[in-house]
Amino acid sequence: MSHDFHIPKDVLITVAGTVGVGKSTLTAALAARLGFRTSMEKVDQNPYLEKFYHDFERWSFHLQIYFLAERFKEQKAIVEAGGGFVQDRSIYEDTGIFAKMHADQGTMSKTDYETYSSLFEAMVMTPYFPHPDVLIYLEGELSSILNRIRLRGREMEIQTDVSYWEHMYERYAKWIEEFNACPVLRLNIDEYDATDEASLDEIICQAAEIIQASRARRSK
Ligand SMILES: Nc1ncnc2c1ncn2[C@@H]1O[C@H](COP(=O)(O)OP(=O)(O)O)[C@@H](O)[C@H]1O
Ligand SMILES: Nc1ncnc2c1ncn2[C@H]1C[C@H](O)[C@@H](COP(=O)(O)O)O1
Repeated sequence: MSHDFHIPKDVLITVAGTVGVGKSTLTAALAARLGFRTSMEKVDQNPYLEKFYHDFERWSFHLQIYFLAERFKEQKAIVEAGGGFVQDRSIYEDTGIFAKMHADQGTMSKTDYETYSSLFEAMVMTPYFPHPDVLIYLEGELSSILNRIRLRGREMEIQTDVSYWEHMYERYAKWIEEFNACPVLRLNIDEYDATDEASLDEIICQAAEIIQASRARRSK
């Protein structure tokens, strides 16, 4: 057990939510508090992301394949290490939010989407791919999230039309209602402070309860 928190040392906690909501910040804070490792989304080294924001149609497929490969490698490393990780964004969001959104709005072709989806199914939707023990879903007011995107200052995101973020925000709200691949803890971004230990401990206690209940169910 990780001391004090009753969280087994082998768990995988994944932090999910729309762009700018606070995933990376909470991932780092929770991992530090738990003594876990992080699996972070690496934006600066991504060779397609900036190109993608300038031309969705041209780069959607390349970007999705890149993200799929990166997340799969991370997932493999987590399994090989025996867990004990907090992960910044789930692989389910790549397909359930991003790829689907671009396919639906016509910025990823039907054929590319089918190719991507069949690769995703073959890689991810198998018994060999462990689901997270808990997915912490971050949600909040769109205006606060847009503000955070602006404050963070990634030019490619700031230059992107606000309608893109509005659309993504709506998709996330529907997606989480139907999500059932693993247990979920929903957190409102106005109701915690990632810089405050007591606030983090409260989140960890809630996650611990969910993990214990789901492991107890599985062991029956
Ligand atoms: N709890 C918080 N309160 C205030 N600002 C925050 C909080 N969490 C994150 N931020 C800020 O919001 C921006 C986006 O956060 P980030 O963690 O990078 O989001 P994501 O990983 O979901 O895209 C960053 O500038 C970050 O410093
Ligand atoms: N699967 C994805 N498709 C398109 N864009 C994606 C995908 N995953 C992440 N992104 C983008 C969104 C942001 O610009 C950066 C990082 O995401 P963040 O939510 O800020 O961690 O990558």
